[in-house]
Amino acid sequence: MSIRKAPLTRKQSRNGTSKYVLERCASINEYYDIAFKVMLLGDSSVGKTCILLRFKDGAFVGGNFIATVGIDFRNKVVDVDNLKVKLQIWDTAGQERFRSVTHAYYRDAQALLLLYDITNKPSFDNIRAWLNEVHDYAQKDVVIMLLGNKSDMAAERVVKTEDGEKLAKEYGVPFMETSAKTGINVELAFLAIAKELKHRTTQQPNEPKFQLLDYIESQKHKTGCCSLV
Ligand SMILES: Nc1nc2c(ncn2[C@@H]2O[C@H](COP(=O)(O)OP(=O)(O)OP(=O)(O)O)[C@@H](O)[C@H]2O)c(=O)[nH]1
Ligand SMILES: [Mg+2]
Repeated sequence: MSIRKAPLTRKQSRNGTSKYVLERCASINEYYDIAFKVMLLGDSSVGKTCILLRFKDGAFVGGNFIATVGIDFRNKVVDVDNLKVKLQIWDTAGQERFRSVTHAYYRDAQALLLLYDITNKPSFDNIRAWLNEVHDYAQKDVVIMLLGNKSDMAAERVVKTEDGEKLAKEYGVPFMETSAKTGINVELAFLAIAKELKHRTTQQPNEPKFQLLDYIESQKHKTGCCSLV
């Protein structure tokens, strides 16, 4: 399926300032007004592919672990304030040997979801190294969100929620615990990213700034699996 590119174009207005113009783009069966690239990052087996498939298809594709090779992507269109926002979500391989492949994609991403596994301490400890990579390869204004995945595995938990919160606060990024298995907070994470990116792009000078952290705090206790509207 081919999708027309460049849905958002910058046009020069009469007073010399540039403004974004939204153009409705169409493919055979997918309409969107505006598109963004989002990347999933984190150690191998933290659940990046499962989170993406949960968001895209609303199902948990568990069972045998099949590590991602290189990079893959899925598209999903979500509604944000009456606009159709297409998220092109890049699912990267967490294995070290694919690192040079994925570095090439950082520059194009407008948002990064950085995952660790709450049952795997090294995956949490490596978050600082991932943030260093982000610093080296991603755009300076990239939106970052930290996700502690596999929150359904309470009995095997080795990373406390407070530790995730503390790390996120240190880096000034939003944080949530998610589960690809139950779906908790998965839709919220992607929707919050879509809202932030949409507001950044279309915000008028006199419009109040969208508060991503406040939005997440207000929503995360309300929503369960796939219930966000
Ligand atoms: N219980 C539970 N298991 C999960 C969850 N997310 C993923 N898993 C399991 O964890 C394993 C790894 O999941 P993947 O999504 O393939 O991991 P990944 O981060 O994509 O790994 P790479 O592709 O190697 O980077 C699989 O066996 C999944 O079934 C979750 O939220 N809860
Ligand atoms: Mg994967």
